[in-house]
Amino acid sequence: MSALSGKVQTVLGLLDPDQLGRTMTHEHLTMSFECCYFSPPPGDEAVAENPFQMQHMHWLRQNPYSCHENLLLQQETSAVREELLAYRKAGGGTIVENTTTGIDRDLPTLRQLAKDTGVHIIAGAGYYVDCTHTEATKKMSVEKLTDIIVSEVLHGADGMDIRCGVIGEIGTGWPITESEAKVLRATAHAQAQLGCPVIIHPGRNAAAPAEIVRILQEAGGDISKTVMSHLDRTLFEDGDLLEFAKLGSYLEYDLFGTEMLNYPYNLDIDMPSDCQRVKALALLVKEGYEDKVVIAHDIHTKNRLTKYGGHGYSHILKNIVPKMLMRGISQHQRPPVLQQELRAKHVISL
Ligand SMILES: CCC(=O)NCCS(=O)(=O)O
Repeated sequence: MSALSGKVQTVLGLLDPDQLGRTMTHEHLTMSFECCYFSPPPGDEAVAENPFQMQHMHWLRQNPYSCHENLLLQQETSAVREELLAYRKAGGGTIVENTTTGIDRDLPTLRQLAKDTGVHIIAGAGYYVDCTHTEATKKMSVEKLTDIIVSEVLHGADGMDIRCGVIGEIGTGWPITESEAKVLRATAHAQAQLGCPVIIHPGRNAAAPAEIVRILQEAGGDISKTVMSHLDRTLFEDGDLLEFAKLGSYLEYDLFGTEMLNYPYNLDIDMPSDCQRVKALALLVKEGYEDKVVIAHDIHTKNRLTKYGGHGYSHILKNIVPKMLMRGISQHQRPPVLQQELRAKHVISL
C-alpha cells in the first residue's frame, strides 16, 4: 500500500483527513486570470483603468474581468495572508488551492502562506483551459501528460519538491477542445494510478458536466472521487441538476459571494444569488446528496478580497452557514438512510 493511501497531501506534507477541519474545496490564493480578460463596456474604459476607488466598487463587482489589474491576484500575498488568518479565526482549517498550469501556480508562495498562517493548503496538479495550453502542451501525448500530472503529485511540480494533493482544477470549455479532451484522459489515467481526487472546471453549457464525466469514465477515472465545479453557473434547472447528481460526482457550488447581472462569458447565463445557491444546496440535501455537496468562493480576482471591499475567504463560514441553518440545512451529518427517515418526519424542513 502506498504511503499516501488514506492521507491528504498538503504543501507542507501529509495529514490525516480528520486534521483538515472546515475546508473550502475551491479557492485561489495566488494566480493570474489574464487569460480571461474581457473588454469593458464601451465608455467604461477610464473606470477600468482606475477601478479601486469607493465610487467604482459597484462597477468592479459587475465587471470584474474588464480590468487588467483586478485579474492579478498574485500581487496580493500580504492581503491573502491576513485573510487566511481571519479564515482560521472564523473556524476554517483547510483551503484546496485550485491553481493549475496556465494560470500561474506559485507553490513556494502557497508553502509560505501555509507556514505563516497555519491554514492547511492543498495544491492542484494539471492544466487549466485550452487558451492557456502552450504549443508544447498541445503536442503532448496522453501518456506524457499523465506522467507529468502523476509526477506533480508524487515528486513535486514546476521544478520544485512541493507536491500537489489533488488533480485540478482541470479546465475545459464548451465545446471541449481536442487538447482539453487529452488532458481529461490524462487526468483519468493519473487518478487511476494515484487514487487521488480530481476537480473539474466545466464549460459554460448545461451539457458540459455529463460529457466530462463520460470522457473521464471511459478513460478509467473514478467519478465518485471527482468534483464537478461551478455548478452554480452551469446547471440551472432542478431536473438537470438531479439528473447530473445521479452520475455520482461531488457537486460543487463554489461561486459564493459572486453576484452579477451580466455574466460576460455567456450572456445567456443568469448568475444566481447566494440565496439561490443555498436553495440549490437545500434541494440536493433533501434529495439525499448531502455527502456529495462541497462549497467554496473560488476567489480569483482582487475585488473579492476584503482589502478591496469584497467578501473574502470567510464569507461562507460567517454568512452562508447561518443562512443554510436558517433554511433547514442541519450541521450534523447523517447517514443517508437516517436522512430519509428524518425527512419523512419533517425534521429537515425545506
Ligand atoms: C481560475 C478561476 C476560475 O476558472 N473560475 C471560474 C470562473 S467562471 O467560469 O465561473 O466564470
